[in-house]
Parts: sequence; C-alpha cells; structure tokens
Amino acid sequence: MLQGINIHFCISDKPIIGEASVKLFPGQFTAIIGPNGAGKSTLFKLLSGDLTCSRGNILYNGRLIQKYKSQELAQIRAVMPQHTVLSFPFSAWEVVELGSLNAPREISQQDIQDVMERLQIWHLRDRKYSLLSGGEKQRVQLARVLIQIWKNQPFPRYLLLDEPISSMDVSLQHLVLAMLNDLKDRNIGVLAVLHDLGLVANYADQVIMMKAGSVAFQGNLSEVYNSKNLEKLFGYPIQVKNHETGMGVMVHSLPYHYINHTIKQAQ
Ligand SMILES: Nc1ncnc2c1ncn2[C@@H]1O[C@H](COP(=O)(O)OP(=O)(O)OP(=O)(O)O)[C@@H](O)[C@H]1O
Repeated sequence: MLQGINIHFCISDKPIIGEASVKLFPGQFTAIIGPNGAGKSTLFKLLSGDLTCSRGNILYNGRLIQKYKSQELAQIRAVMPQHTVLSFPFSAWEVVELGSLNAPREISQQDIQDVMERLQIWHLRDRKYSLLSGGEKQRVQLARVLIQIWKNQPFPRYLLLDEPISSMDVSLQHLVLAMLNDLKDRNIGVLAVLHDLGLVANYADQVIMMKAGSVAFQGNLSEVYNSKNLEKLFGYPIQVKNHETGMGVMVHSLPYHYINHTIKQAQ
C-alpha cells in the first residue's frame, strides 16, 4: 500500500496541504480530483517524494519513503509530472528509452516497441520530441514512465501521473485509461490527477476529492462519487447518472447561463 499519514505542507508558513491522510492500493486505479488550486499537484508531489512533508509521513509498502535509496524507489514507483522539460534534441524513441535507465530489469528494444505501439506513437519514433504536438508529447512521456515499471516484479508497485491525458483527444484518453486499467493485473496501483469527471466515473476505483488543501471525501466510487459530493466540491451543479445502456456513468454539468437564468427566476 502507498500511504500518506497526516501530511502537512507549508510554503513560507502558508499551509498548502492542511492535513491529509490517503491510502492507495496496488491493483486499484485512484483518481485525485478537485477545483483549481485545491492542492492536488502538491499532494501528488508529496506522495511521489518530489516534495518533503512539513509534518506527517509517506510510506511505500509499509516503509518510510526517506528510508529508500533512489534506485530502490525507482523499482516501486514511476512518476509522470505535469510538465517535463527536455533540453537535448532527443527523438521520441530516445525519450522513451530514458525510462529504461530507471528500470530494475533489462528492457529490450521489443519492450519499447510494444509500449510505443500500444500508445500509438510507434510511427513517431524517429521524430524530434520537441516538434511533437502536445498530445503526442504526453504519450511519449507516458511511454517513458511505463517502461520503468513494464517488467513484472514480485512486490506491489505504483504509477503516479499528474494530468496525464490533459492534451489528448477523447479517443486517446479512453485508450490510455483502458491501458492504465490493464496495469492493475500486474499488482500496480495507479494514481492520476484528473479533471474530466466523466472519465473518472468510468475508469477509477477510488477517488480522493481535494478542496482547499484538505481531503474533502475519499473512498470507493460507489460510496463517495455522487452529485451531492461533487456539487459541494466544485460549488457547481453536477449530475451523476447511469447511462441508459447500462454501459457506464454520465457526469453532467449544466451551462452557466442556464444556472444564472434559474437563479434569477427564483428571485
Ligand atoms: N511554490 C509555491 N509557492 C507558493 N504557492 C504555491 C506553490 N506551489 C503551489 N502553491 C499554491 O498552492 C495551492 C495549491 O496548488 P496546486 O498546484 O497543488 O493546486 P492544484 O489543485 O493542482 O491546482 P490545478 O487544478 O490548478 O492544477 C495553490 O493556491 C498554489 O498557488
């Protein structure tokens, strides 16, 4: 399990994360959601070890994060930050290959090809990374972190992704989230900061709902992911409904002008 216990984080005495305790399980997909500025990326960075808590502890498989050597940590968790800056003129293939530097077991050329094919970026392999589109770059970065944990290991591992699909079109978003769900069978826990509430409803097992630096709600989707909690979280009317085909869940927010109109009529 990946655990954050009583995490507190301040910048110049200003609390960014007030007090948060979270649990992530291998074999589950956990989404972090919440309004802009709620503290999602900060919580993400604390859990990944990119930031150090002012108070509280992060434990990977029962061991404090600071007790791991960086190479040991690389064996149990791979991290895709929101932004990655590359200062060398790498090709897409070379960027993906960088992931093998952190991989504990040998990665073959075939592994890299498999990951790139699954993310539909194999045809981009010789293109300059810096010249790719936003969505193409995001899939290359995702391939790089997937390579790090591609080979099975006999212990639970974690894949941490901060807004991994924000630049992708809708069909690629589904492709990627379905692929991430497949990783659960490899005893990997997936954590992703996401903004699309409909995608969260259909792919996540567990959700951490952040508001103003705290965890407002947390649990399995069936327990906490409902209209009432989402409305409280975002301060905006949101409906969660089963799709008529029974094949999924729809999350719907009404247009702003309609809400303004309804409020004025009620006055
Ligand atoms: N280095 C920093 N210095 C000062 N304030 C910061 C710093 N990093 C984050 N913050 C503040 O902490 C709050 C939480 O930021 P964070 O990036 O975690 O939010 P978020 O929920 O990921 O937001 P978004 O959805 O907009 O990406 C914001 O108000 C932000 O301005």
